[in-house]
Amino acid sequence: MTAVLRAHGLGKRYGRRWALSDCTLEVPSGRVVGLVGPNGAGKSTLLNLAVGMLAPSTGTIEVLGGRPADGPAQLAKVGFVAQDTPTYPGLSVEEHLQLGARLNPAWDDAVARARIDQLGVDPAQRAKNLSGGQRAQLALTLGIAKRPELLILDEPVASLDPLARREFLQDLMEAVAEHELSVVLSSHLVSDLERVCDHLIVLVGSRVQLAGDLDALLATHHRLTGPRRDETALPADQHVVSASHTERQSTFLVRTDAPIYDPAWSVGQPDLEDVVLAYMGQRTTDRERRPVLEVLR
Ligand SMILES: Nc1ncnc2c1ncn2[C@@H]1O[C@H](COP(=O)(O)OP(=O)(O)OP(=O)(O)O)[C@@H](O)[C@H]1O
Repeated sequence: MTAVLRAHGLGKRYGRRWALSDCTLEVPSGRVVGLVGPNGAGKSTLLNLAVGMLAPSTGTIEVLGGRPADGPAQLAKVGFVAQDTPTYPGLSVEEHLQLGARLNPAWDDAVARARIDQLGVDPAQRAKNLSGGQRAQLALTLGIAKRPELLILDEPVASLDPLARREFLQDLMEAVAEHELSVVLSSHLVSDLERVCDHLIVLVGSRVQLAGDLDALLATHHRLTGPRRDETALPADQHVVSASHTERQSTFLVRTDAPIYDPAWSVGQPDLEDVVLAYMGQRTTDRERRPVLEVLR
């Protein structure tokens, strides 16, 4: 797999507290990759390490074959829209574009101006007077017009209403199609990720619990419902992700590449949110013992 991002044993510590520890993962190139996980999983820390805003305390991270923020060429290859979609409050939209042109060697002014025009934002307006959605769109515009090879977005739609979110993601998809970008996008909104991503990474407590292409993830996870039984009675090739029982009935979410023939089961197709929540809900004390699941087809 060609990777745009490779981390090995990566950790970031603040005093005695680890924000990210022993994180090992690969993010495939040419994809829109969704990064999802519970609060405090280390997603923002990982993304900030990837763009060189933070330096690792332990381990290594490689982005597009280089060290994050290691010189102008590396900086030019990676675009970043941080969690709070940062803009300069006192600067106008026009001044943001001029700054973008000055700071980025591959700046595409035509793309930037066309986007601002299309959004109907007045270039003379100061960023502090834009709505949250407009500010997010301005930050995305700066990220796209930089013409990076990899665009990293940390929860860019968190503060947007559903319509603004949809427009933002639509615009992102258009940029991906036009500019052959690789994208890493973190979000808590699995339905949004499902709409725009083709690969998903579930990070829980710094560990990759699940990684794979969306269609493969969906094709290999099944919900089994039937008479109560213990999970040890399931075939070895059925990895139990979650289990719940009533007095008479058991429900399992399992991952398997093999067909399920047992006539006692009623087999259902979980949606992506069910799958993600099941992995996020796994007890962290189990973490060390479970294998990382990599689903690639
Ligand atoms: N500057 C900091 N100083 C101390 N601890 C920090 C700092 N930044 C993050 N942390 C801690 O590191 C852990 C991971 O934080 P991080 O922001 O990376 O998680 P996240 O997965 O992005 O969470 P969320 O989904 O809530 O945004 C958290 O426990 C957080 O409290």
